[in-house]
Amino acid sequence: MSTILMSTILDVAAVSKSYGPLAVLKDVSLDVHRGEIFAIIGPNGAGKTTLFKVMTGESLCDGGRVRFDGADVTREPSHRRVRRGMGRTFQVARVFRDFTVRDNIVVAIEARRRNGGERVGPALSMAPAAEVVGEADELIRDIGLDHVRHSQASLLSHGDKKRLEFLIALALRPSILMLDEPTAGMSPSDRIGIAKLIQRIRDERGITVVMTEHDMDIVFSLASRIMVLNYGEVVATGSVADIRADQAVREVYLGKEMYGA
Ligand SMILES: Nc1ncnc2c1ncn2[C@@H]1O[C@H](COP(=O)(O)OP(=O)(O)OP(=O)(O)O)[C@@H](O)[C@H]1O
Repeated sequence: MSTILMSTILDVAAVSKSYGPLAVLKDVSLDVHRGEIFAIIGPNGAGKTTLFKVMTGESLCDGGRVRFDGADVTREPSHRRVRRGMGRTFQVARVFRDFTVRDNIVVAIEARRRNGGERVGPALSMAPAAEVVGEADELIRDIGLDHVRHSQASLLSHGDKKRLEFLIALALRPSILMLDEPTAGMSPSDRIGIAKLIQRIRDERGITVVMTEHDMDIVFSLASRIMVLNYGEVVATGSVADIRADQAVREVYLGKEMYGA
């Protein structure tokens, strides 16, 4: 019997996962509300990336269940979840390196339209439809990549590559965006730029965001709610204020730089 509330878009129930003898996720449950920015934090090795992969379908869990947008997707591979509206970026940006920014977006839009059953022309190597190019250029402008529209992806700065990856994900028109350490390896100014972009994506497009992140300034400034993992277990879930005040969370981060101490 489902107890999912109207507002829940992603629901993880009692998930467990082991690598050999190592139990990496133990009875992990969470529910993500539509339109929120939900952050998953925890020390190195806590299981954040593993949980992330279980949610996106890159890994399957040993026990428990994952529901997305009302459907049980526990055993579904990631490409099926993408079709259901689960967009994602990767810690290491995945783009077509030899393509221009615009061509990367065109390919993504065409893929979405093909998956949606639309007729979009015979092949990617043929000239794309004007409306596809128009949509690509609008997205590029909106995300602030106009200055590199015709640049080859491999030549972009790290921050712009990340923006391009966001664009590719957005071209698929997701209802949720899964971001695993979106600011990893970035300069402080690029981090702020990406944080602003995430905020805009949520505010202006209404896209739900789930993210793992080590930068606590970013987490505390963006998250609607935060879940703390430690040794594969949920320590606490709550608002920024709840998490900052939580004694068990403080103990997890004792001696570490969660509070900028
Ligand atoms: N494919 C794998 N095979 C074996 N062990 C793994 C595998 N992937 C992860 N682990 C182990 O599972 C544990 C959790 O790893 P995970 O990457 O999920 O943690 P994390 O919280 O994302 O860490 P970090 O913050 O360092 O990225 C770690 O002990 C890790 O060594």
